[in-house]
Amino acid sequence: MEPTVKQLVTWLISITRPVLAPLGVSTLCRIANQVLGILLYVVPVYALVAHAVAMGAVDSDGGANPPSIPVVIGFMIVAALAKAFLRYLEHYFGHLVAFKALELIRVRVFRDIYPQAPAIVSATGNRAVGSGDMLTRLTRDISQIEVFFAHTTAPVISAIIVPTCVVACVAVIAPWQGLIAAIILLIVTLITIDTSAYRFAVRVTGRRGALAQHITDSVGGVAEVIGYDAEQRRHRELSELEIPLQHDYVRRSALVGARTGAVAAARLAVLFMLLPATDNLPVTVAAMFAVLRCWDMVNEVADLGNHLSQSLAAARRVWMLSHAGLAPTSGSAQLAPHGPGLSVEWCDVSYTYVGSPRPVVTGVNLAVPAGAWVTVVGTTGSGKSTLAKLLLRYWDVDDGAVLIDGRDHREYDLDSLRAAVAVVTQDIRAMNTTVADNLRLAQPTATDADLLAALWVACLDEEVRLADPVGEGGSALSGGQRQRLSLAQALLRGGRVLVLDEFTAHLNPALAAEVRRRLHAAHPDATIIEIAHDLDNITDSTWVAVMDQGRIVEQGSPADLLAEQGALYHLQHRDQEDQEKEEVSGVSGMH
Ligand SMILES: Nc1ncnc2c1ncn2[C@@H]1O[C@H](COP(=O)(O)OP(=O)(O)OP(=O)(O)O)[C@@H](O)[C@H]1O
Repeated sequence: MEPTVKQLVTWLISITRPVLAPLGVSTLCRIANQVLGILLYVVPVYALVAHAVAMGAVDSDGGANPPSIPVVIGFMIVAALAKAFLRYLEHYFGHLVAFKALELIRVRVFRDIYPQAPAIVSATGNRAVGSGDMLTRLTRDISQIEVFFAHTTAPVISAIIVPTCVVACVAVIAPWQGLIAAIILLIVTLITIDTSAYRFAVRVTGRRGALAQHITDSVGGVAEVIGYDAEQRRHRELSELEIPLQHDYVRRSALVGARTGAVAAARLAVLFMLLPATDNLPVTVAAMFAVLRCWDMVNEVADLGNHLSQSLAAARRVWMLSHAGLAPTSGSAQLAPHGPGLSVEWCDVSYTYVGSPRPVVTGVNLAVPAGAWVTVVGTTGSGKSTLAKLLLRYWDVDDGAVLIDGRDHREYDLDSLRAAVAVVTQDIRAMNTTVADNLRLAQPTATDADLLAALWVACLDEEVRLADPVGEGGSALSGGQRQRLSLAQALLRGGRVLVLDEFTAHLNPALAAEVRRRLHAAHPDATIIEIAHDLDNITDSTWVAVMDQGRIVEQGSPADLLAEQGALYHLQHRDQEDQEKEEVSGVSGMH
């Protein structure tokens, strides 16, 4: 969904309501500062010209009563000091507003996106936001919103109020000059209004997001890029993303240059028009200077317009993140995180990923009794992991329902649901800190003894120590160790239901069997839902479901299914044949 500019401004103001008062103070200080700035020009100019008239140096019908020079100098000293103080106050409050506004926006956006995780980084279609692009939105784009508060609101308001007041004053003293001044400012305003700036900023921020995404992918996949000798190709792709950005900027600079030239030309032309407007020279010259100062203000706002457009374009990207609408609504029923295993049941569940041409899960019925160990097997891409993600409400089912303890899981408070159901996924990414810190991510209050007990179940207690660093993404651990660290985390979480997605994929058969044995022994009551490719340990399960193309094609006890020689039997045979082939070709290095 695309927000309008009005929606964006309303959204930003609604988040930053607490800073509106200091923003008002900053704006008032700016207005007063600018009025003093104009008087600092106008008063001495008027005094000088009036003295020149009084001395007969120039001819004028009016203004022969010059103000005293010491009074003018005294006024300038006081006005300059007051102006400096007001400028200080304007900046003080402006920065206070900017940084407080940034804090408020960051907190709000993170509050909006946390519930949408992990769907938000794996969404498809027009809601897709890659992690690199997301990073740019959460850092660079949010920082750019600061411009809206710190450098836009006060200048724009003062650029409307101050010139209007000046024109009104000039019109009271000399109606002709007032009229001409109003026309001048109107012309300058019309020249400087630039409706294409926002569209330009939207395009450019989008292109920058794509660049950030490309760089993030290259850095994240650096091993693959180097391994497949793809550095040059990735560089070329980066240049291809950069070229349209350069063209955008060149075109934009040409437009801004032409506009600046037009404003300068208009300025000269209009000055000549203003000069003969009255026969009172001191008033004419003072009015010219006052209008010129206002002109600068309006012109300054044109530049701010560009910054404002960029700021709004950045706000648009952040808004879209906040409003992606991927957060499941939380229910109110509470699930205790600790206790005996819970029953789980997928009832007639169907699901299609946004943008997918067909359902990935269709009419799935699978009941897992409390405390059972059920294994879901099937060909790759048959929808096994999707079933687990639906259980955790990464996405909500399109049809049917998932029941936990006999109740639709959408009725449970989301946090309590995710505390009671722990998952060990295929893609494990450890934090770049110690083993202990990684484990405490799952259970902050766990004692060292709790951590060691969990490591024991995962057969990791003799391989790592709690204080060991795990490296970026867990790079200091082997694939199997990372997987077992994730298992230990899940166990610490409480996990009345444990979803183990390929959790022994990187382990040799003996180690995998030992992990299973300890898991059985340490958590005899937990409900375990295992997703597996490797069918060696299938007979450990109480129940097996076989999936194919999003459907459960067969389910029952492993012994019965193997005896029937149906889908499970054929999968197992194919698995054994594959293993034999691997052994013959000598590539079974992993096990
Ligand atoms: N975030 C996603 N967006 C779109 N399609 C997805 C997404 N995640 C998975 N899919 C698709 O859904 C289908 C089922 O994927 P899923 O991961 O559930 O299969 P799986 O049986 O667990 O596969 P494997 O055994 O290879 O892990 C696949 O075709 C996959 O491409």
